[in-house]
Amino acid sequence: MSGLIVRGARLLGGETGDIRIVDGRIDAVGSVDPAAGDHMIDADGLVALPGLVDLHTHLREPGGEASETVLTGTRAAAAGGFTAVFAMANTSPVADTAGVVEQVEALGRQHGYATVRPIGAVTVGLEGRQLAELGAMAASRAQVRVFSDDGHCVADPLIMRRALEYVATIGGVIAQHAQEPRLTEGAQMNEGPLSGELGLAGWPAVAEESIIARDVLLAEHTRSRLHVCHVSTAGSVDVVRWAKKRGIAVTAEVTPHHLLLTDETARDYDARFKVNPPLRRAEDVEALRAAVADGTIDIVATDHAPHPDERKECAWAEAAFGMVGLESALSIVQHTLVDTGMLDWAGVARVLSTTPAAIGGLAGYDAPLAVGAPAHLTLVDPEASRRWSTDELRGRSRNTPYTGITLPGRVIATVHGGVPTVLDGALVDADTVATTAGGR
Ligand SMILES: NC(=O)N[C@@H](CC(=O)O)C(=O)O
Repeated sequence: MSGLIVRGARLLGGETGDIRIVDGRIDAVGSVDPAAGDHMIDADGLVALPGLVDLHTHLREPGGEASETVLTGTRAAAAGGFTAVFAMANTSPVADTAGVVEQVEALGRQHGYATVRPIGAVTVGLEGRQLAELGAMAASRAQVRVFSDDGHCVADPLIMRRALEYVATIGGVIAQHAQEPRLTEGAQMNEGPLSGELGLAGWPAVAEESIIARDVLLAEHTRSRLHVCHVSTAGSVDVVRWAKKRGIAVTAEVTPHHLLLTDETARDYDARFKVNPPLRRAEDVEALRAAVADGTIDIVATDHAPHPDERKECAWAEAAFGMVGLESALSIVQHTLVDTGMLDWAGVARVLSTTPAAIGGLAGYDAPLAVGAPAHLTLVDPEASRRWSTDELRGRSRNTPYTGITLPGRVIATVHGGVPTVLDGALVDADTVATTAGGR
């Protein structure tokens, strides 16, 4: 069986070595003698990471195909170095039944660019009133373990309690979109001096922090697992830190955009910077970066939220919330955390691969780049840099906030279960990927 040899990569321990992949698994690491028929990837100067895993992706299919499909979204994921994504439930129909989550999982398997693990809705229709069929979704072929009403908060404390109690019985986790609905009615941007100046309704930090404070206590009370989506404020970091010290089973994520951008970007009313939760103050950005570095925040998750041009090229108050993030996530993490000395590449593997996989219950990522492990691999050139533009985006939508910014790093190769999805910095064509992956 011919293999694929990655030659001379920088491995997670800092040493340089080869990686040989045979039949979808890592066969050897270190100094490898090529066998007849082996394909070679010259990885000189490249960092080898385990395939990235995104715990918070909006693929939009079914129902939102004008923004993204499973195919276009997983192509964007592969381009960004991802080999697995967790697809949020705010589709149409909502992913609140076994049928819908199995449909989404099957599409991911059919296309082969990345493993698609659907996230199940917590409540029917994301309406926050009645628990969805959590057990049926967990027992389905989609093996759902993460449940979220993302885009909406599970605001009713009794519903949240019941959801936490239920997922504790199936080894699952509730991923909360922490947004107190009454405190954020009509909210458009971070509440502060600037929202007053711009005349845009504010989204106060306390609307996030008060929900997180309630939910960590509910998680303790029910002895269940809580994951906090897109933490955006210094106060939320303090609450999560307190809960972890108390031994509560809580994990938390931050998005790349909240590690870089502030509410100052709203000054020109450019709706590319409109996102939920909103971009906050410089002090919040600083607290979030420090929280990733000290482990209070466990992972980076993209909250990839594609929207067609017409939903963004309009007045701020009419525009949709959200920005794409799969293709730029690794560069933003390098720019804000690695190049600032706050995180090394082993830390990048932790926050963008092994830990999101562990939180989501996704097997195959707990022994990164080890012999015998499934061959999910990403090769990145940390020395490359590029002026970010929509021209290079492979997803269906172009609502990136980074146009014109020079970002470091470039994904040179992505390998999903031994199947190259990116080679020489370019996506491998869809037919080749689907055929090679064979609907595994
Ligand atoms: N994060 C966003 O700004 N948008 C998300 C949902 C949401 O959280 O509002 C989307 O699905 O578009």
